Amino acid sequence: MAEATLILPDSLVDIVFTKEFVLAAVIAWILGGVLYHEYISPLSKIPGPRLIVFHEYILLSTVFRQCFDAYVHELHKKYGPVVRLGATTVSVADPDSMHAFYNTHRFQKSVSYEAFHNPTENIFSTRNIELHKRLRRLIAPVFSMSAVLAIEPLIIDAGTDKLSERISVHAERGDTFDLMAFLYHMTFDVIGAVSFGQSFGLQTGGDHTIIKWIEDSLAIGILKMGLKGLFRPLFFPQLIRSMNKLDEFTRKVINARRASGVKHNDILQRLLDTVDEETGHGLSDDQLVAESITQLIAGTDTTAVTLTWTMHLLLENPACMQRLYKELQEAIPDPNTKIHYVDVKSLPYLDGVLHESLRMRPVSAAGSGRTVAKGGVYMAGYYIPEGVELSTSIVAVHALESIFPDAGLFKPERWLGNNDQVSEMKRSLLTFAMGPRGCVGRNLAWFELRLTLATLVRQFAFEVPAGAELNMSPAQGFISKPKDGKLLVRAIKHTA
Ligand code: HEM
Repeated sequence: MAEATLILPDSLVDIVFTKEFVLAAVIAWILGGVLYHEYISPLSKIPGPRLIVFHEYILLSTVFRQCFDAYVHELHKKYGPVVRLGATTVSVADPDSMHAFYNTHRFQKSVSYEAFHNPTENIFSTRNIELHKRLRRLIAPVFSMSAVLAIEPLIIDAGTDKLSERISVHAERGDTFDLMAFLYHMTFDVIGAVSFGQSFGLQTGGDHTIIKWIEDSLAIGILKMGLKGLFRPLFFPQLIRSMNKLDEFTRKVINARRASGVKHNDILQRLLDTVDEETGHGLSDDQLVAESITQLIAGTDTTAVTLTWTMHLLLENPACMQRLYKELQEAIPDPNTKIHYVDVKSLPYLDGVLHESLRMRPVSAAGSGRTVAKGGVYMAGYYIPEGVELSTSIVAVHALESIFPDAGLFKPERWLGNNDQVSEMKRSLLTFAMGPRGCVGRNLAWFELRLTLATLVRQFAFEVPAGAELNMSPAQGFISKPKDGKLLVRAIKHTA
């Protein structure tokens, strides 16, 4: 008996530490996982690629190949409106279902948003529902249409005026320039003027370091998302330096404004002065820094790239460009007039062009991830349990023939008129997301989009010079941009 008890543990240890046993255990563990996720998990009934646990690596590779959104769109074409993307991730491309989970505060943003705390939680990155409600109460009024109208002189002076002057110089010389870069500089200068107290002067030859700081800060966010807990600042000293510089710069701007005692009419001032009626508190210094940086990140390349896509779509569709030009010519007879928002706020074709561009080239194509709340949710007839990560394929929704007939064609006229079809299309346009976490800056964005597009098309004729054609297919990074990152054009000033 005593002999047996001595031998048994020794034998077990011998068995457990054999290569064969370890290998068998690993295989059993992998097989168990595979079988569970294929046949037992509550998500196993949702259509999608087989061997779903391995599919996550294919998805990751599409992120690196910058074609995540196009790939997910293909999956929706194959499997329908609800597709399983991974062991616990699901993509939805059904407008009714999406309204159900976006138009509520119940579903938290996904954990990956925490990568964008800069430096602290902000309206964009926070997953804390109560904090978000408070921040939204404080920040939404700053972007109301009347508030945006009140800062129109800053937007025109720092933005469209300088853009127009800059393009005029190139039009006179007849040389080729990168319109996308010009639009980037304009949107940075506008956020500089309205949220940082003064234009960054990028359109007039100023220091472009701010763009680098933003790119590096975004890169940190993306690395944190990819590497999760493995991210170590130590390994990315240059990126961290940029983030610290941006923080330091923003803090200086805020302190200088406070110290000056002078009240300005801009977004920064409104953020400094805002007080929450429910709590009696405003924004702390750290929150002010984080919100100002968030505006730079959320409000510059989104707007610049949307304008770039719009111009590219118009250049590819000259009849649409001509029709827009005619509408603008009638509304603004003198091409040298400084264009104001009131001149362009209700031009149907201008709006049609912008809606169509936002539909065909949504910069925010990857879709806003949310975590399913307690109790789960039904999406297009499928039950999705608590804890699952849901995202939306904006590209797939915007290509639904049932809502957007001839979806592959650029047809601004589809948005004209006030009928049920147009209302349904507007309800399904997701480029600014929707609900309590939808874009808080959309009024400012629409303001810039209308004013800038009208200025460009009323004042100049554009062409892509022979030999300057670029790869303009969408490449998905933080946002969806043209692959070559440029739009090379020549401009001629309109005289009538
Ligand atoms: C064409 C231009 C723009 C597009 C397409 C756009 C799109 C979006 C989208 C899709 C979201 C939701 C993101 C998510 O759930 O992951 C969002 C949120 C946000 N956007 Fe925009 N945006 C634009 C311009 C702006 C501008 C000009 C600003 C401000 C200066 C801004 C500030 C924000 C902020 C602060 C949020 C977070 C809102 C919240 O969670 O409450 N955006 N935007």
